[in-house]
Amino acid sequence: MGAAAEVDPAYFQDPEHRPKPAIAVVHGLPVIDLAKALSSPTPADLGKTVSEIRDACRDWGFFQVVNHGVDAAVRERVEAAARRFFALPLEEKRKVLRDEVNPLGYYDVEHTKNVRDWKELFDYSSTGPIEIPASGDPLDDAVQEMINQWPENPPEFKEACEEYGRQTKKLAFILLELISLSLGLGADRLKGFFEKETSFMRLNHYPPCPVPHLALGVGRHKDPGALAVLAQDDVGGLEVKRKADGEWIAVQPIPNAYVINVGDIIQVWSNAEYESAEHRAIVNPEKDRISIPLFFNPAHYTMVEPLEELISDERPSKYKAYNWGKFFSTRKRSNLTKLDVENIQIDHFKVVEG
Ligand SMILES: O=C(O)CCC(=O)C(=O)O
Ligand SMILES: [Fe+2]
Repeated sequence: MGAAAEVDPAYFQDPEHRPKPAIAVVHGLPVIDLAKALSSPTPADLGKTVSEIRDACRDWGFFQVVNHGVDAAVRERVEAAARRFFALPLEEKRKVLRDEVNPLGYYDVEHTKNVRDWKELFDYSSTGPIEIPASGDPLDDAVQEMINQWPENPPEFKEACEEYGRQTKKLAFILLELISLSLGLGADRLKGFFEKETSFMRLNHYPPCPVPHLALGVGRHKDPGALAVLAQDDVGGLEVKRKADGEWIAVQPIPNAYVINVGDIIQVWSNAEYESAEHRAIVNPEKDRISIPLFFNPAHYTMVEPLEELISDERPSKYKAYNWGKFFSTRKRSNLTKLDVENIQIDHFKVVEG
């Protein structure tokens, strides 16, 4: 009997979305060195980094950064703490289970596009409670707080997670400045949207999978927020859909690098100058894999729409304004239940031309 017979078919992707057995590894995804930009750069040096960011955002929506200022020891510490946490018995982890009331904590039945992901995760905020709308209903003004649920074990877990979150957040703000500059805007143009951010951190654990040809760690998706800043371990598995030809390209693990991707919000702010790329994570038959994204998101009351500086007669606005918090709350809720329909996407706010 094959391995597939023992696995819940809820994990099986439709045939067209299953990973191919051999995926060409292509060195093409840009790797950007931030060393100069981070140390009082000359205008020429800054200009060079900004133009690398512009090309990467335009051509891929995805890139890696090195010499980014995040302490390697802090990253090692959170990875080790994550491994220890995920190694606990399920009933221990379920003590901090995320649910509709408390959307932060442990979760092991996430679905992406209605197919179950081969993973478990832990979501947290590194900056205290996160305010979001209580419902996706546009007429409901009530707000709700997402509150951390910390496990008792391992004892160093909370501290390690918080410190790591603080450092990656700093990097996210630097990237936001560079992206603003790359769009021809002032460095601080986007900062104001993040005064009461809804950013959160996720520890992803992908256990070894007996059916890596049928299941995915995370199904194909685009990140709905502004930016993602992701650490992946040396196993690899993250794939990005190349814009040029729609091929899935492996994102090569580089020790201590971060994978950065533009989310839907930057796509809309930039009036589609930049596009958020579809990505997914494949799983490994033998190895565990850990990845740790920071989802960098603006305040819940942000009305997301193309920036006026980027709208012109030649390039009219491509999106209608939408409320980020309502979008986020609707998505969060639909992730907790298997729906018969695809969840909400920014395409719903696209201006229909002609
Ligand atoms: O694990 C990865 O490499 C990707 C994770 C991801 O895309 C996500 O959690 O949104
Ligand atoms: Fe993602």
